[in-house]
Amino acid sequence: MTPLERYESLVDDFEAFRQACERPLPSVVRVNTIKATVDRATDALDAEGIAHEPTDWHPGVFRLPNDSPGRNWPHAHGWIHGQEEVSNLPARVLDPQPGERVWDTCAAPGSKTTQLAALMDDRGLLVGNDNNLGRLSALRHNAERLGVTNLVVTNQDARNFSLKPLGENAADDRGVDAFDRVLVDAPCSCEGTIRKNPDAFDTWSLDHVHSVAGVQKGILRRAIQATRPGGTVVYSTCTFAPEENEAVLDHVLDEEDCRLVDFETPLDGVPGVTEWQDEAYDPSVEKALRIYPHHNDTGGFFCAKLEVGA
Ligand SMILES: C[S@@+](CC[C@H](N)C(=O)[O-])C[C@H]1O[C@@H](n2cnc3c(N)ncnc32)[C@H](O)[C@@H]1O
Repeated sequence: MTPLERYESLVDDFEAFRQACERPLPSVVRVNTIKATVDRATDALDAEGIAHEPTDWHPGVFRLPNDSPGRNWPHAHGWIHGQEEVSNLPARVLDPQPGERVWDTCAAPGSKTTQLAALMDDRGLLVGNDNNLGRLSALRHNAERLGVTNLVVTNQDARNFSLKPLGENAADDRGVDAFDRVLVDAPCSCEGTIRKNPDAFDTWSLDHVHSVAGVQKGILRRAIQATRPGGTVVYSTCTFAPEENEAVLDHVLDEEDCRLVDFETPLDGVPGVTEWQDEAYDPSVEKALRIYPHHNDTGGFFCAKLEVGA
């Protein structure tokens, strides 16, 4: 059985799903509103002769049918950034506001961090953390090109995240003065990236799924602990495995003071699954969103929104 066949009983239209997984992924960019307007970015693409098609859900996110996102002047200027369509979703669901304190737990190479900065109008405090120092250099490079100035970069294991030096008035004993909003775009088995990386399943194993699920639980628990009462945490992965999605949510609902909440989405998808193999999950995991590649001609994705207890 291939990893995809594991999901035959989960997916709404398995044949459409399988065929979509075999097609290459469309090339997509988002306009960086810190440096450009949609009109300025599209004028610049026109001037370069780069065809672009708006997505039907957001004027600042469009497809480049004939080009890759990275090799053109609008990109070099930081007016656009290559970012998969579904990858635009979690920052929008988190909905950070200018002036807030926001933590991106797993930030590198920074597509969502820089999108969070743009949604915050480059104001407030944005902490972009990743445990991989090498990947953080890509984050810094992207932040610089895109003109982000409200970003502090940290290099920690998010499961034990601490801001001790700032912690005199800290809300918890590890020095974190609570964040308003936290994004957990978690490390995962990346099954949903199969259209971009046809080799994505070469290293797939159930052991890896289970071990990365342990890391995801630890990161999401720390994210919830570091968020102020009433604050928001968004959990996302680019994988289909319920062990890394609904099972992680089920675990934190048991262990931490939080609840899943509904959210609006401009992209089609289906609710989270409440049962998988011999496991039954908290019924509220239905509030999460599963996006399969055939739903919107994108990669696969999972997204959930949590409110931290008051
Ligand atoms: C899905 S990628 C993040 C992509 C990023 N959010 C973006 O949009 O560009 C997951 C990231 O988690 C990082 N990571 C893995 N384990 C971690 C941990 N324990 N603490 C913090 N970051 C971790 C990896 O280095 C990787 O960069």
